[in-house]
Amino acid sequence: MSRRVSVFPSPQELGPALAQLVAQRAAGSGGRFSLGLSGGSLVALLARDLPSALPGGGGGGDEPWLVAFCDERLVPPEHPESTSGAYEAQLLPRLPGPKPRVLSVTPGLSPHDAAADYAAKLREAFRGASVPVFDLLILGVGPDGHTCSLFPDHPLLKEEEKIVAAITDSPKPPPERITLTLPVLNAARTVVFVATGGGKAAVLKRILEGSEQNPLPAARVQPHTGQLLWFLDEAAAAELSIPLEKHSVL
Ligand SMILES: O=C1O[C@H](COP(=O)(O)O)[C@@H](O)[C@H](O)[C@H]1O
Repeated sequence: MSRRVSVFPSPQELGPALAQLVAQRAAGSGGRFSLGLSGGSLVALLARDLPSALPGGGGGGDEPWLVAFCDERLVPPEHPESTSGAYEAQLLPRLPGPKPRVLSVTPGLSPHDAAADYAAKLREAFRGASVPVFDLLILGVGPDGHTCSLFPDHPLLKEEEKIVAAITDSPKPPPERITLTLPVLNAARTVVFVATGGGKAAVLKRILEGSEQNPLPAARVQPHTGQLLWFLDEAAAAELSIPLEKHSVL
């Protein structure tokens, strides 16, 4: 696994660079591009910069993208906390080219049924693979070190069989969610973490420079053969002393 940590002055420069990464990976996928999206602050960043970074005819080739969600909060799609709802409202209809195939979590199911149902959708979309291999997963990280809906010290960090798991006691509201598991995150071709703001500086030092016995969830994402990228702004990177790739403009 190779890891690169890129630092941009602010989200204004980071956003276009992230959009360019998505466009490059889509163009290089050589077929159907599979993209996993996280929620939270990422939605607005991608909504602002991705549509204009893609060629008018589409992201790359004629095949529609496959878009899935790295985690989902179990609220109705119209609820402000819904990740798929936010992407449907802010980004997905604005992507140029063929309409993507979007795998959304079926509303109204119990957490365990929603996770099983979403796993079945992924298995059907990635037929033939024991674990879905995404071309690109875009992950966020919380100030506690969580990523997707995998939280510190939670038993889900040990999940090895399921590709999607339910959580009913998320310490960050809403409590009921589903999440991709570490085997899926670590099977991806490229994983990019995006973190901005000084509120994440301390946890990023632990994730990127620590060697803790019980690593934080985000530190456990180490793609087996894929590439691991970190896109940070200067505020988030303020406490780091590892080698960084500094970018001033694109
Ligand atoms: O709850 C969640 O939090 C993380 C981090 O969100 P951010 O707003 O701090 O960027 C997010 O990546 C995840 O998808 C979401 O469900």
